[in-house]
Amino acid sequence: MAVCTVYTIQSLNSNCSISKPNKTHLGLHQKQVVFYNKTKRSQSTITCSAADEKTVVIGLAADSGCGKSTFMRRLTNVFGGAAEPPKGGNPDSNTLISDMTTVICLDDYHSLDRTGRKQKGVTALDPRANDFDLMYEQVKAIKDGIAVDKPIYNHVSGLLDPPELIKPPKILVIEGLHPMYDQRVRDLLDFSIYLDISNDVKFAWKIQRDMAERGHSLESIKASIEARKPDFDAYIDPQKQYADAVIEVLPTQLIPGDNEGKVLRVRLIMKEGVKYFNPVYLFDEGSTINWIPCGRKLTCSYPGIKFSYGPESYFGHEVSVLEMDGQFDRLDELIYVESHLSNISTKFYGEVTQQMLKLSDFPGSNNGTGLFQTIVGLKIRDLYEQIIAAKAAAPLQATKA
Ligand SMILES: Nc1ncnc2c1ncn2[C@@H]1O[C@H](COP(=O)(O)OP(=O)(O)OP(=O)(O)O)[C@@H](O)[C@H]1O
Ligand SMILES: O=C(CO)[C@H](O)[C@H](O)COP(=O)(O)O
Repeated sequence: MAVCTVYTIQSLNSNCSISKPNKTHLGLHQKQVVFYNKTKRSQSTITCSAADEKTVVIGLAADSGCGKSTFMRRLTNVFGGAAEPPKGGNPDSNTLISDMTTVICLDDYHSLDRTGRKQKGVTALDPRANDFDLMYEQVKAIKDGIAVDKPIYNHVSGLLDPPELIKPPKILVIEGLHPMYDQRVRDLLDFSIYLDISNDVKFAWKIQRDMAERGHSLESIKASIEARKPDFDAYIDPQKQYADAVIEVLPTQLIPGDNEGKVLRVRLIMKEGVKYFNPVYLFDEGSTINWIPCGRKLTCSYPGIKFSYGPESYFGHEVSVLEMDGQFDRLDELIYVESHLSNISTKFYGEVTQQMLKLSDFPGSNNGTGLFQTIVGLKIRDLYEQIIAAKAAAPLQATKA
């Protein structure tokens, strides 16, 4: 029986009902959750049918400007249907809803607005500027099939806006600075990803976006990165040790001394032993492989492409690492690489290549960032389908027993 504080559990979806605690009337398909309301000092019980309990929760952590939105767009695309902000809601909402997924941005759990942070002298990365109790309770409620009124942090005004209603989706993605910081929230995640962008590359991307698209000066971009660095090192970066998959983005090793951030070396670090997740491999599972695919079947201009694969240790965990250094000249030829990868959770031959071609205008489509984000998207679809299948089978097993 789960006991928690309810802040703003506003409405229940259609298959839920509030009743007095009564364990004896629970059917096989039902679960009873008791909520203890701190302010009203009252207790109520919410009974939900099994159909409401299937929200799978995915965590995506990264610093600002490190490609979370791009990754989210690739992920939601794997499931099909457009992802849009809640209809008729706050135009500055950070939430994206599609048929299968709801993506919420954890910036919405900032407890201090822009002025508040300035007054207290803390950055948004500092845990003191964020409400982890509320984050935990609301993510838990959604996972339990209960809609919540989630606050909105308005990036345009820098203020906390009135909340928006979030109904339990099939897949909830919580993306932002701290999805794995608080152990209670971390424990709710069915799968977690960390985008680990090295400083040189982060700088190059920031310049591209904030200088070219937002008119910021080089000095101000440098100053903003430097100002965030101590808190980034203290609170954001350590989360990668908890991630089930890390996409690490580094300058290429194919051009000596390069730190332009145009050609990238990208590593997909996959934890072994994660339920419903079988790491991808190249040629032969568990072996150490170096592969230069350039030649008759893959066109490569300077500096070429190099793949590697093998077992490693990461923060004391056994992991498999797939690496790609370089970039594709012709995306249609990616099928050649795809055909040498296994455990990629495709539903048909060439699905990775098809996805990459479909989203070829997204940043990173010609390199390992796009390729590995697409593969992780397919792995999440597979994980979701396995979890649903296991849950559907569970009552049957119980009946047989
Ligand atoms: N794989 C990539 N290759 C090259 N550039 C990229 C890649 N991913 C992101 N970028 C660059 O970084 C910028 C930020 O990407 P994106 O908006 O996806 O990040 P974000 O983490 O959601 O940012 P924020 O938290 O600030 O909203 C993009 O505009 C693009 O310039
Ligand atoms: O690190 C961030 C996550 O996106 C932002 O800087 C943080 O949310 C504060 O936002 P703003 O700069 O718009 O006040």
